[in-house]
Amino acid sequence: MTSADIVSATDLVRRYGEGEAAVNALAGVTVAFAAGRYAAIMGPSGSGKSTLMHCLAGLDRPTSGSVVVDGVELSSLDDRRLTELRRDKIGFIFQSFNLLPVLTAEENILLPLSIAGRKPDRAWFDELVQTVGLTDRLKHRPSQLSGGQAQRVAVARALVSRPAVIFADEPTGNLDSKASAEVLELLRRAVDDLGQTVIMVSHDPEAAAVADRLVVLSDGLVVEDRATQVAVA
Ligand SMILES: Nc1ncnc2c1ncn2[C@@H]1O[C@H](COP(=O)(O)OP(=O)(O)OP(=O)(O)O)[C@@H](O)[C@H]1O
Repeated sequence: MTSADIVSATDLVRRYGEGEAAVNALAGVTVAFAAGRYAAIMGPSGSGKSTLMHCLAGLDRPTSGSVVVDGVELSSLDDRRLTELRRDKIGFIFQSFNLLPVLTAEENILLPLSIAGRKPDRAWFDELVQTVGLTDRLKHRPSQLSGGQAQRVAVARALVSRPAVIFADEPTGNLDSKASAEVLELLRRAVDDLGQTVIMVSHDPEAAAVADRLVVLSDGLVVEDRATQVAVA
């Protein structure tokens, strides 16, 4: 790990089950992610991608090994502090959008701040809404939005608190190719223009192609880790 790394894992093991039936979803993963970069994690089904992301994001605790997020060792935190760390330092984007149906797009975007009792920075909110192209959809509820629009709300929600890192779990998994391209472009801009760090799990080679780096898992181990060729627009 170098000082520019925002997330790192060392010798990460996550075992499920006991005895003969035990599965090492992660079998000893050491990997670090630089701030201000876009990394994609790929690999076959069952290779440990979701488990790795959940351990890195403090949603799951590893059996052994350590995770450091923005200088904080996660195993040193009790559940309450871990929740606070997720709230303060991490943005999440899920395949299924995870918007609250009773809230408008604007309320969904501002929810992480409301929960943290923080006031929105209005200029930043306006810039985000413009960046994600939702200016005329702010009063709509999720059921009134297309999948692509809903995921753009989720991207804005992940960015609104300017987290140290954004984890995206199959963010294009429920989108058609046009909406997928828009969401990937937004994540790319979040890194290039807004200085964010994105770590994304994806099955989609086109999604991985927009990242700076590709980490490939197989059987709970990193089997490939390389810079990707980012197309120059
Ligand atoms: N809660 C659990 N209990 C038991 N085994 C689990 C559990 N969660 C995951 N596993 C096992 O751990 C391994 C890794 O699962 P994981 O979901 O991390 O893979 P993945 O690469 O994200 O797969 P996919 O691409 O299908 O989502 C698999 O063998 C899976 O069956």
